[in-house]
This record gives sequence, structure tokens and C-alpha cells, in this order.
Amino acid sequence: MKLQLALDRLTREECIQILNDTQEAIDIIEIGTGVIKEYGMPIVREIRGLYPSKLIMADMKTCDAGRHEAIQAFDAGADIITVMAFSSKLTILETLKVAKEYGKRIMVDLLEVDSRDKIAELQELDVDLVSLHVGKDKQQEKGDFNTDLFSLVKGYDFEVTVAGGINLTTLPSIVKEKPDTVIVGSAITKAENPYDVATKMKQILNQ
Ligand SMILES: O=C([C@H](O)CO)[C@H](O)[C@H](O)COP(=O)(O)O
Repeated sequence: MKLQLALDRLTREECIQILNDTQEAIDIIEIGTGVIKEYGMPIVREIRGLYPSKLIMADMKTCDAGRHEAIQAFDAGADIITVMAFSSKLTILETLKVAKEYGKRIMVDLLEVDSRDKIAELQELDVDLVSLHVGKDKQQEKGDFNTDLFSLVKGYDFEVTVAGGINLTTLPSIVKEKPDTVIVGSAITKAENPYDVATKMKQILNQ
């Protein structure tokens, strides 16, 4: 199981420092939506330059103008970009097409999706990577990621990632459901010792 570190609500300098501290424990670097909004594609280029062989996901949360945004992020060095599930089919198809041209991938973010019809539609579009995700704001109301969410994609053939307030306490029950990748932001980035938390999480994922 892979560990993806989400860099959110951080300055450029904090991102670089946390990556420097945790690089050995993490498999995928996620450059968060807020960080991208603050610094744009230059920070994707910079992190690509610093970590040439790490997988990088740009959390673009694209919902329109799919071709343009996908080209922006892949040109900057991203390996994976996020596209929102509620986007039009054309947006999803366009980003999939660009990803194929670049030999890269899109991850469809299932934020706020609760219908299996939508999941069936995504499978028909040939989406192969999805993210079960409880958003930052929703976490205040519904709590952190809950394993009930796995039922949404049960029986479908996706590579599944999970995200939403996951921490060292909740990780063991999530791991039992065997997601392909666990995305963790705050539990690592806001920890007193990010290396320590990332290493402990990676050990749990490796068990
Ligand atoms: O995608 C995310 C969120 O929408 C903010 O942009 C986060 O990267 C994701 O939720 C992981 O972060 P934590 O919830 O802090 O673990």
C-alpha cells in the first residue's frame, strides 16, 4: 500500500522542509490545491526538479477546461492530476485523453459523490483511479474518513485511494479494507515530528 503525502495550507518553504524530512517514508507527493492556487505551476516544476524520481500528484481539482489544465500540470512535471467526479463527461474524457498522450494519469475525486450510478458512469468512461474523499469542511460535520465509504466502489474495478483527516488512530481500520493508496495531509504536516508520523504510517501500510 502506498503513502501519499498531501501538502496543504503550507508555504513553499514549509512544503520543501516537510518533503525533505519525510521523503524516505512517502511514495507519492501531493501538491495540494491551496498550494497550487498560491504558487501556481512553478511549485510543481520546483518539486519535480527536487524529486525527479518520485511520483507527483497535482491536486488540480479540475472541473472544467480539462484539456488546458491537464496540459498545464503535466508540462510542469505532474504524474497524476485530480479531476472532480461531478465534472461533465467531456471534461473527464478530455483529461483522460491528455493523460494518455503524456503517458500520465488522472485521479477522479469522489468528493460529495454518494451514488453508485456515478461510479458506473466513471467506469464506462474508462476511469481507472478514484479517490474516496471526505473534504476538509465536511470533516467538521461528518468526522474523518469512515470505512463505510468503501461500499461506494465495491464490485468495481478501480485503483482506490482514500483521503480525509486520516491519522495514526484511524489508519489500522482503513488498511483492513486494502485501498491501493492512503493520502495523508494534516496528520503528518501539522505533527511535531512529521518524519516520525510518516514512518509509523508507512510501517502500518507495509504490514
Ligand atoms: O484534498 C484534500 C482537501 O480537499 C484539501 O485540499 C486533502 O489533500 C486531503 O483531504 C488530505 O488532507 P487531510 O484531510 O488533512 O489528511
